[in-house]
Amino acid sequence: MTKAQEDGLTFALLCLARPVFTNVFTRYLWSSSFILYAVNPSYLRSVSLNTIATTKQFKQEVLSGSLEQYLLDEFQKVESTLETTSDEFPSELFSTSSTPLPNIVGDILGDLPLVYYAIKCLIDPSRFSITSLAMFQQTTTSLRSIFDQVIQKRTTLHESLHHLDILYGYVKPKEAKVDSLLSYPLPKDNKEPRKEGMSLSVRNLSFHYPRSPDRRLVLKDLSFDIPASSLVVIVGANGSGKSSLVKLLCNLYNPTSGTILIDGKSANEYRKQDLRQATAVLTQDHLLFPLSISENIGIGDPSCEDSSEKSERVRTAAKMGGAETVIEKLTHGFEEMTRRSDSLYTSEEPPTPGPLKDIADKVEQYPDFSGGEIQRLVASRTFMRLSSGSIKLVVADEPTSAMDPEGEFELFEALRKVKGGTTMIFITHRFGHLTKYADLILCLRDGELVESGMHDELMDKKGEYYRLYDIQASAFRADTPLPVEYYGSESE
Ligand SMILES: Nc1ncnc2c1ncn2[C@@H]1O[C@H](COP(=O)(O)OP(=O)(O)OP(=O)(O)O)[C@@H](O)[C@H]1O
Repeated sequence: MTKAQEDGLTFALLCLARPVFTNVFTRYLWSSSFILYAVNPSYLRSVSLNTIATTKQFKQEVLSGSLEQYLLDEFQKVESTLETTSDEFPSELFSTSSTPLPNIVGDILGDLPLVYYAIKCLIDPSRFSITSLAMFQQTTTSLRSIFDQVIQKRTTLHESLHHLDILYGYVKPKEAKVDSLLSYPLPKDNKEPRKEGMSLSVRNLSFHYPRSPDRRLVLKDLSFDIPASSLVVIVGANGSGKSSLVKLLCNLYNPTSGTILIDGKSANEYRKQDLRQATAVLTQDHLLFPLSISENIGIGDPSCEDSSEKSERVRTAAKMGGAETVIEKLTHGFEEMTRRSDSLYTSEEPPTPGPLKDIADKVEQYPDFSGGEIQRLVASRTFMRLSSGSIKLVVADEPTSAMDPEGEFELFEALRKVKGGTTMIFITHRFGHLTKYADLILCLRDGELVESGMHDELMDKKGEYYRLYDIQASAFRADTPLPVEYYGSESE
């Protein structure tokens, strides 16, 4: 074997030393049956907060609840408690050795070819040119690896910045002229905070959804006044435009034409954030957050920091929302998690029946709520929000759609009880027990306001409202024949 061939073999072996060593001393999960899950409460909380802040399905909830700052503060708090705890992907954590020794040895082995040729160069300087070539190649590889690391870190940084952008996007003021906008509520002349609710005046309001391909107007030339502190019920058949109208009143969309005046000034003149903070929105679509029941309700008033005051208010809010019995059934009561964040990984997806599945089921154990139960818990969050004292407008868009009639009746009664000076707007198809108390009923048909007034006036008119009311009332009248299936067939 020539000298050059010997050198080549040694070089190849030295280059192999590091990958072989690393491979032997690194633990991989390939072909193992495994289940990985996080138990650290701070880590689980940080994942939950991150999910709420960055997932589209929670966006409306976060915005309408003005939760941006709360989420950021809580995230920072929990991150500081995590300190040095790694939040790496579990399989990477597993492959990381508990001692730094393999890493150190690996690094030394990686430099072996360099050391070898440096020594050879010293012993036999006449072969300097070949060795220097090898050294050069080695140095190039090292340099390349350094560049790779820099680029990889840059990509990770970009990714992190992107996530931060989503997170902070909630708080970025969209309007550059934010300073010139009015704060809401406006102070009264005598500088005392206003006690009454929001007043709304709608003038020639028309609207089509921004992405509607045919620009079909779903609201057509509506004009009406909602005096401060009044109770308003919007009625109408499916698709008549009720939800679209309240979305505009809550500033979730801008009108296509016409204006909305809030306390006498155009809605555009106020800071959107202030208007949102003064409004409590309750819809059938509102969701539970992946947090404890207590926090799901308490988040209704993120400004409440005193823990004993908060827990008292959360209990009262749960009672008012009709969620007490739902919570009593839970093993951990108010501290029960509504669901775990996505922090469970198994080697089989989904795990087949056996020990793996048994553990997964145990870890993933969280309560199954019915639609009506979720609505009661979400309603409790609104009562918490109402108890903050800063709410001027409550909008309830069919928040009881999944509730039984008793639950619905109790919820509306509770809302009326705490109403005080707040302006309240309700949408419900089962409006019978509510419209009798309404100061104003707005009756929509195909996007047009066909009638408005109080219950007795509209009943006397015998128009659209009367028709809708009568359909519901007739179901309970003794003279209305019950459907055949109720009696059974005559031959029976
Ligand atoms: N995001 C949207 N984009 C485009 N069109 C929409 C959107 N949301 C609703 N619409 C349309 O606007 C019209 C009015 O819908 P809206 O939900 O306001 O009626 P509604 O009276 O609240 O109905 P329901 O009683 O069924 O809840 C409907 O024709 C509906 O198809």
